[in-house]
Amino acid sequence: MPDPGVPRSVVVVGTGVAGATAALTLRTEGYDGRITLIGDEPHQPYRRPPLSKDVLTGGSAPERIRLRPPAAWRDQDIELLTGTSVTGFDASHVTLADGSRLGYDRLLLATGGRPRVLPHAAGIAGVHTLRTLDDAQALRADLEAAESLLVIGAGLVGLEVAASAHALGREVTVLEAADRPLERVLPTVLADAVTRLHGSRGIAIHTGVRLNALTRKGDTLVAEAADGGRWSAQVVLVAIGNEPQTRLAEEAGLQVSDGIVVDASGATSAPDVFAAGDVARYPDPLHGGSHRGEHWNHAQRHGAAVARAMLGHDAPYTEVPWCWTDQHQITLQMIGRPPESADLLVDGDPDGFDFTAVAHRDGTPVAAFAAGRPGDFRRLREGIGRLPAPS
Ligand SMILES: Cc1cc2nc3c(=O)[nH]c(=O)nc-3n(C[C@H](O)[C@H](O)[C@H](O)COP(=O)(O)OP(=O)(O)OC[C@H]3O[C@@H](n4cnc5c(N)ncnc54)[C@H](O)[C@@H]3O)c2cc1C
Repeated sequence: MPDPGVPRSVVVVGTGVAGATAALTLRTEGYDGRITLIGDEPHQPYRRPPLSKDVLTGGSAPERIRLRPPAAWRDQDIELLTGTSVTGFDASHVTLADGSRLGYDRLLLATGGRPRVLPHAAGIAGVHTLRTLDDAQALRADLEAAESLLVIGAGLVGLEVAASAHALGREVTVLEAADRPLERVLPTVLADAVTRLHGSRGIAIHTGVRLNALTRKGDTLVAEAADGGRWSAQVVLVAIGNEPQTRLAEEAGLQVSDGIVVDASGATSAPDVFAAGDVARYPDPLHGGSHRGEHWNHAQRHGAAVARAMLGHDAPYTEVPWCWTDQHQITLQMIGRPPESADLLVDGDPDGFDFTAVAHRDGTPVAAFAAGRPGDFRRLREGIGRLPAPS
């Protein structure tokens, strides 16, 4: 008699790191039922972080960024359906784009995010966003034929692409609507150091820019700001953040609020339906409230934790997300989110990218940053990750 608590069939939607890690974790946890891993991209599961770095600069061939060799999915008896869109689901089945239906006992939505677009820039040749391998290859092809790049948005992806295009010898300009780059990610003193790093390579980052038009004039794309500022380039990258892919969840009536709302086990508001990775809004173990992570390490670990919960393990997700960024041969690591008014203790030289910095709230460390000191960062990470959950 099968254990009613153990599923016989798990469907995972999304072949990103959250979905793929969840599928693999089900097997390492001993689950021997059916696993179907479904993704709409035509590729085997791959790593996204190199897309703005090595893939653009040409150092990483697409095969080299695969998450696992193709045989791994067969060896683990995971049915991998690539190039396949899930168009909907009910309490027991998902529907695929060709109209076929697939039954499930447990469903994981790991549908990630997609880049926000500038409404007035949609469909203009030479204007790119970057999320997928196909996006990266299209951007690289345009950059090969161009001399200049305009990046709209000075977040992590925008600045990484700026650095990569500079490494390719392109002239790069960055426009940012906020008062400083990486506003949601870094305290001012560190964001200023990043601005100077780009400036030292000849990349100007213009802040406080409110764009109101982006047009193509012959070979040139022209961006115009509300105050009359004008910038032109042959290629434009729009990197103004992501929105979670929640359509499936919304249509099925799940609770959604800038992400699919889940509990500490990744369970959604619908029975037997879970969500993980960039698409999930989960209880924040460090700051309280809820949070939607958009980082590699979080998506991977969340996928693994939710897979264990799907098998009935009592395994709440309590990790504090951390991430890194590579720009101009410098790796900057960060954990936690800097509060609005943080006391920041800096040890070392931010401009030399040899430092650690710890942000405190009421005397308690809540975020840490480091460059050139991976060992120190590891220790800081462990300290911040061990904080008790807020009451
Ligand atoms: C260019 C770039 C660089 C990055 N660099 C870093 C970095 O340096 N450090 C870092 O920490 N993080 C980085 N990140 C972030 C990190 O890669 C993401 O947080 C992580 O990949 C999210 O994984 P995920 O599995 O949750 O979602 P995703 O990777 O978005 O995967 C979701 C998948 O689901 C598919 N899907 C959606 N809807 C459907 C459907 N209906 N049917 C079938 N399939 C569907 C999507 O097409 C996609 O393939 C980077 C991201 C990008 C885009």
